[in-house]
Amino acid sequence: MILEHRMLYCFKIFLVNECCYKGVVHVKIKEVFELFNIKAPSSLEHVWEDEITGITDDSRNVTPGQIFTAVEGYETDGHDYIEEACRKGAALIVGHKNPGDISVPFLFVHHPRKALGMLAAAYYQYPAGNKTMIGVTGTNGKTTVTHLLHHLVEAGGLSCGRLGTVENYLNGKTIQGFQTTPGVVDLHKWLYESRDEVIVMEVSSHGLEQYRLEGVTFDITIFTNLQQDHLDYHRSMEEYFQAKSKLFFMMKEGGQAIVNTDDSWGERLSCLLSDQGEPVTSTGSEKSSDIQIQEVDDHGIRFNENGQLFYYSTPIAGVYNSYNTLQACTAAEHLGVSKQRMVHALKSFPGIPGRFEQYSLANGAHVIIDYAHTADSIRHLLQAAGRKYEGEITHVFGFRGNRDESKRPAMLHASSEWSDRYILTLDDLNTVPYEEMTASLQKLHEQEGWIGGTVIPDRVSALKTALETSEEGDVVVITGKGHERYQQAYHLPYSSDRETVQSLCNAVKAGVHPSS
Ligand SMILES: CC(=O)N[C@H]1[C@@H](OP(=O)(O)OP(=O)(O)OC[C@H]2O[C@@H](n3ccc(=O)[nH]c3=O)[C@H](O)[C@@H]2O)O[C@H](CO)[C@@H](O)[C@@H]1O[C@H](C)C(=O)N[C@@H](C)C(=O)N[C@H](CCC(=O)O)C(=O)O
Ligand SMILES: Nc1ncnc2c1ncn2[C@@H]1O[C@H](COP(=O)(O)OP(=O)(O)OP(=O)(O)O)[C@@H](O)[C@H]1O
Repeated sequence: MILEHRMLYCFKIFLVNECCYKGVVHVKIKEVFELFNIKAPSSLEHVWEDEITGITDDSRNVTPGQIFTAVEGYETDGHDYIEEACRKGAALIVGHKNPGDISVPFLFVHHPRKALGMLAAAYYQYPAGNKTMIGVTGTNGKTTVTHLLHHLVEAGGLSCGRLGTVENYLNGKTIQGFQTTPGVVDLHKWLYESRDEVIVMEVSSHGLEQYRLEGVTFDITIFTNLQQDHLDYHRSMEEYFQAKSKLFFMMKEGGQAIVNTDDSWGERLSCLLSDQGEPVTSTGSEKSSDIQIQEVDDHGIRFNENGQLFYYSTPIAGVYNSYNTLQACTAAEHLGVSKQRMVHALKSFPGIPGRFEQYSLANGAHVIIDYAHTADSIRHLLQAAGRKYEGEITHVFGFRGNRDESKRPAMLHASSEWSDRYILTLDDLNTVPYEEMTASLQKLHEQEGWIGGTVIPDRVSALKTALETSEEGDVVVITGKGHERYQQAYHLPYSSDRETVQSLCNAVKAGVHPSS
């Protein structure tokens, strides 16, 4: 595996005329065949020298001169759209099923998704090779670590781009995306266009499974944790772990993995990497950890490194955010940012939309809006809220339609245990009918919930009830949507949890620092 990726990286076939770097990309049909070690057939000699104009796996976006790669998907089969791609002027079709009689050259490959990545990497001149690439994976913490790291790297004087769930940020500008890890063509295009020295990106298990990282190699990889999630996609935790592990075998020569070994899956990963001679820095409480955690709480983390004690104050509340801070700082230090500079920079961290986002209400109550959507993250969050505020906790949350249903009872148990009352409400329906989701909420509440809970399907009404019944010192914790906009309409026309809270209560945003 390692060999395969490293060979691909070293064995770059420079399809592109180097003098046109950052200009127009020139790739000839003949060179595309060479990329796959196939001699272009002489019957295609008349098009050998034709330059392709781009790459896509979506027939709806084909423009003349592009390569269309047919991907067999979960919903439909890209091979069914080959004719459409031909009609729209595709110069070459790539796929793994015989397309029959078509007017456009066809290149057979075994793995179209992988081929798409290889083509995109080559077309955009292997842009990851020119940058310091940092990949962050794990069930929770990817967004938090990438945002922290971005802030620290820039504080260290390097320009930094960031790709992930909340937004993509390149060349100092935001590019909206719809995925945590972008599609492989966008990824290589964005890296090619980026003038940032460092790129820090969230790497999802879906992205790894679907070759969205093909042709990218990393200088630093980070593992935060593995918790039950996405078992609608991965068939077991073992498969989920195997998918996440792939990232750690996509390293550049001299690359460094940073692994949280206080997570049992992280411990296993760290051993796996060590056994294979891969450079790994373990961060954990065990004496054997490279960075040994001595003490960790909502405010910061004390650790021993090479016999010396250090402390980072965490800029976002929650013990788990102290872990996130340590991992981000460890990575930034590998890039040459000093501990002293980081201690200072953490004080000016602006926070992350929808991650422990705090508001104060006029009646002296508080609100936390957060993206927690696993049982573990709900538990950690409610515990942190309980330590921070003395009053009662009302937890408002729901479940995404068409997503891992097996985690729902555990999420409800965590809520019942760590809040004083919960309100089950709607999250994104994702095509599940309203009545069906409402009935599942009710059923779950009756079977797994407790008397301190209730079901109010309309999310805005649920928030209104929670806010109106809060008293001085209480905290309303709203989870699931975080920074995201609502996908369906509720009885008042608000578009996000933040807007609902601000509009209903004229709430004032509180500082991001745990002590504030
Ligand atoms: C379930 C899943 O992961 N789906 C991904 C998958 O789509 P798919 O296989 O279902 O595609 P499909 O609709 O069957 O289409 C197959 C092929 O036919 C093509 N097509 C389709 C229709 C047409 O008219 N013409 C055409 O050419 C499509 O472009 C595609 O190439 O392959 C697509 C291309 O790579 C992805 O964009 C798509 O991600 C969907 C949209 C998605 O958002 N998935 C989520 C679950 C996801 O990836 N989430 C993770 C974060 C998870 C986390 O929270 O950690 C992420 O990285 O965002
Ligand atoms: N290290 C962590 N361990 C456990 N829970 C965490 C950790 N970091 C963050 N969380 C919780 O998970 C939520 C999501 O965090 P974050 O957005 O950083 O994770 P993510 O991996 O990017 O999630 P997603 O893949 O869903 O976008 C946070 O709002 C918080 O409640």
